[in-house]
Amino acid sequence: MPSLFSTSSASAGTENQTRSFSRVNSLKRDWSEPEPAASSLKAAPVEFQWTDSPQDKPKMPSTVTVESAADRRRKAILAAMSPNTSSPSGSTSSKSSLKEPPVQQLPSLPSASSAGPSVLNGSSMSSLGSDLKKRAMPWEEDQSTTKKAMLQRPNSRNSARSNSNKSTKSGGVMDIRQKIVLSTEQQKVLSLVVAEGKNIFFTGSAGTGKSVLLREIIKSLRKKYVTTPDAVAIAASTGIAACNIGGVTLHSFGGVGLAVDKPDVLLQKLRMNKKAAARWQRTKVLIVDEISMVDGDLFDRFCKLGQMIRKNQKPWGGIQVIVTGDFFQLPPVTKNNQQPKFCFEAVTWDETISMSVNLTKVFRQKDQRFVDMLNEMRFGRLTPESIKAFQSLSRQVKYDDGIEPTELFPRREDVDRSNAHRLEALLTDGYTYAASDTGTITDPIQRQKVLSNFLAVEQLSLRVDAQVMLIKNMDETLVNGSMGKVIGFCHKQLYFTDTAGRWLPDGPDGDDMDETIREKLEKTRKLVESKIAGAPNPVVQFKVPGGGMRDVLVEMDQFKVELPNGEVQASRTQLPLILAWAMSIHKSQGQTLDRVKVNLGKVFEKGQAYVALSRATSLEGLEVIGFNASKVMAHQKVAVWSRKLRDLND
Ligand SMILES: Nc1ncnc2c1ncn2[C@@H]1O[C@H](COP(=O)(O)OP(=O)(O)OP(=O)(O)O)[C@@H](O)[C@H]1O
Repeated sequence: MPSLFSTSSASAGTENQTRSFSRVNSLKRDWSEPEPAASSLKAAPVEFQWTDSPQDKPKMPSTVTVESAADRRRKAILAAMSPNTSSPSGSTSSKSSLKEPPVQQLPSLPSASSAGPSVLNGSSMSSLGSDLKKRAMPWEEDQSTTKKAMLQRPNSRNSARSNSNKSTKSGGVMDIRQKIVLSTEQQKVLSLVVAEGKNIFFTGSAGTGKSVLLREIIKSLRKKYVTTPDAVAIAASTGIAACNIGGVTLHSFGGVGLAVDKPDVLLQKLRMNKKAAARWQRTKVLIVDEISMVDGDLFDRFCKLGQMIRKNQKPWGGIQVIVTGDFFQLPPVTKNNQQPKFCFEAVTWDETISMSVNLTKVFRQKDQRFVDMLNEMRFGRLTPESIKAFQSLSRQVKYDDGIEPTELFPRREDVDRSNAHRLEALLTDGYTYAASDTGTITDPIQRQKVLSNFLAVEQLSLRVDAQVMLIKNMDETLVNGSMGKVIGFCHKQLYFTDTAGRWLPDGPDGDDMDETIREKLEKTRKLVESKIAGAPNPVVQFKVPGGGMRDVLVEMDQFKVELPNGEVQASRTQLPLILAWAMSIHKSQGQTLDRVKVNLGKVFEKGQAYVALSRATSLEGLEVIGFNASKVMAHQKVAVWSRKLRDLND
């Protein structure tokens, strides 16, 4: 399901917040320019280090409401160069390590809400935000936000640069409203869960909006239990899935380690773990995502454990249980090739789940033929026509906007190798951004394990032209899964855009700008560049729905694993980007991708081929190498069991 991460104003950090960036070089490059000669760009890596406070959190580059054209821009530029601008406390030099964050109060706009000309207020990444604001959890985000862009500037020199944003209106105001309205069946499930308090399992093939619905459910339950927030526990089968919904793994929720013992032994363990025992007592609703990967025996053990610790004979001790996932996707991990035991095979499944709902409307793919082919594949029964159709997808698809299909691999090593290889081949300028990690888990091995589940990586190397994917929802058009290319690096204070939201790498310098402003602007630029040269942010040109592109200055964000009581077990502050020439099938579960390439020759697990191919939104955007019907495997017992499922129209 789509990855969704939580963001908060402060982390329960226990660790030093040192962040380092190694700078390879810094330049911007227009996509249309020829690649710079390698020789001119090979600077020795330079290390920059500074500390920042844990509550630091930059706002994502916000687009703003337009005030008026020239006046507005003039006002903002002047504000950007206002005397309250102070220079950094110390310059970041090569290999320097700063004890205090370099205070950088460069250009600020008239007000935060009118951050228009993108000479944005406050600190750079070097002082990552005393202005750290609590950003809404994914399910708290307003689904109908309208973003309006930017500084009015009709004669932008960059206006010719791939200015294809179809959502830009003539007045220079970009209305990118895109509303998701729950379908009738999604609404019914929401009501059954929230209003009627039913224990529900909702499923559906890939792309039927299970994640979208889950987000709404979480949002509504949080409202319902607003006075007791820890009444709603959010968990998932795997660390990656848990990170995707801002929850914890089911094991972590349980608080009894691997939970392989009998329930009475687990009860003793739980009583020793006071925090976990209290959690079980306080939980009123438990959400479990990606249920297909939860082992059936674990489901039974936790059901009994709930009864015992809560002294209540109802399943799970009376906790309302909501589970979702698709059993045709990835199964529970087993040892020595043993047959997995699915949750629907658990003894307590039927008594726990009062209603199973099968969502039927597929949103991800519009083409019914493709939907049918995927459904055949889901059940592992392809018709000769579908086999032919899949085989015909072995052609190479060319795109003219420079964004290539993401190649999905079953193994992580292949992903890392492929991305590293592509990055090295670029020979353009770039930076490496190191994450800063905190959290309450002190055991380094355990902690590393949890952190490795974040999509956000420990070290992110980017170069101009690198293909990246956004791994957080920012707004309606910039969502987890949005693909883009790095088009340059820029300090937040020097980030200017035109009316259409296009980045102006050289700043606003239209014909109507007077000399004094131009000179002041140049001075500001030099000051910023000389003082905080180590920390420019990447500027990414993202592809947005409808075929347009959107430039965004990407800033650090926080990813965390949080227990229902708000305890942050692990958190990572990193740019919400990953290299996206390649991705693992495991991590792709939940993603919606317009351009996908899959080599099925390497697929080894039942459900893997289905997960991989069903990420694609269309047959046109799907490239399949080595298609072999025998690779399209489904667990027979899932197929048999699923026949019992009813949709809400039955
Ligand atoms: N009610 C809706 N209206 C419009 N679009 C929707 C709706 N529900 C889901 N979508 C869109 O459909 C796509 C797939 O949704 P989602 O990821 O929630 O499906 P899923 O069932 O969780 O898929 P998977 O099982 O493959 O992870 C997303 O792009 C999502 O925005």
